[in-house]
Amino acid sequence: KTSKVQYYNNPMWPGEAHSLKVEKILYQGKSPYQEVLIFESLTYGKVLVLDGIVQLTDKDECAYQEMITHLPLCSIPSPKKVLVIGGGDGGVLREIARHGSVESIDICEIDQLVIDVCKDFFPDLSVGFKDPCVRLHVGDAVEFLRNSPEGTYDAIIVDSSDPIGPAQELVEKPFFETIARALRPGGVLCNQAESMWLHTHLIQDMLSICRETFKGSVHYAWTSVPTYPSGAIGFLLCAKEGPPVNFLTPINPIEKLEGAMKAGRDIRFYNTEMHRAAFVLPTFAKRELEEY
Ligand SMILES: NCCCN[C@H]1CC[C@H](N)CC1
Repeated sequence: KTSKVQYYNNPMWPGEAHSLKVEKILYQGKSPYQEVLIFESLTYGKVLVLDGIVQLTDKDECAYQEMITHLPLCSIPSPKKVLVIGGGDGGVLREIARHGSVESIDICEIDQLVIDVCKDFFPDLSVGFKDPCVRLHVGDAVEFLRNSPEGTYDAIIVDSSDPIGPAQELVEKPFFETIARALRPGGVLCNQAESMWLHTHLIQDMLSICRETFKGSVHYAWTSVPTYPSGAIGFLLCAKEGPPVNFLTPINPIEKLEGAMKAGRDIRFYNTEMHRAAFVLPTFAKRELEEY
């Protein structure tokens, strides 16, 4: 009898469960930070689970990795220096490589085990680590950012898990302040910002912090990821105030990806219309996230 994977009684999703049929367990282990599970599912391909929470599946990872990367990188004309916080599976790195203007990518991932297992089981994602621009730092992001010179990055992507484990401090004010300091004027932050169906209070807290910290603009965007709780996930796009010269706000994308396919797998989810649509919110979310 094949078992099921589900999150249940998790404080983030009380009374909610989502199950995937496990065809074959491919890896089970524990790092100093979290439990790591990889299994073959019936219809979503391989699945990565950390502490009982689905992080990505072969089938729908494109939605999350492409949107969290291209929403910021298609908002500024020519990003050169990019920082990824988290993202140890390599998927975001794979997407950044589509932007020919990028010259260097720092990635700060706290858990070496996630990097190692994704290299073994998710070659379509960990291909991102092969990019010669990538410099890997294994450690705590707050520490890394504290040591980053001011105004270093054109874009920072916080590809974090949920704030109930190693990623807890990645939703607190001091962290956002170190991000703002590390961005160059006019630089842009995109971070994982939970579901508007489930966590509007957490999102409101993050919006308040970001509106104080980033004087440029702060926008909430969202997309569909079937295997995430509620089937939707959000992103916070924050622009640091800076020179108005050819700086666009995150909601006015620069069309530069269609056609500009780098070596490697084609884009499966992102396009300019999806970019614009991501910032269109249902009425309840406008009330709770824009007009509160
Ligand atoms: N690169 C994939 C990272 C996954 N990001 C999170 C996974 C868990 C979800 N509840 C929230 C996004």
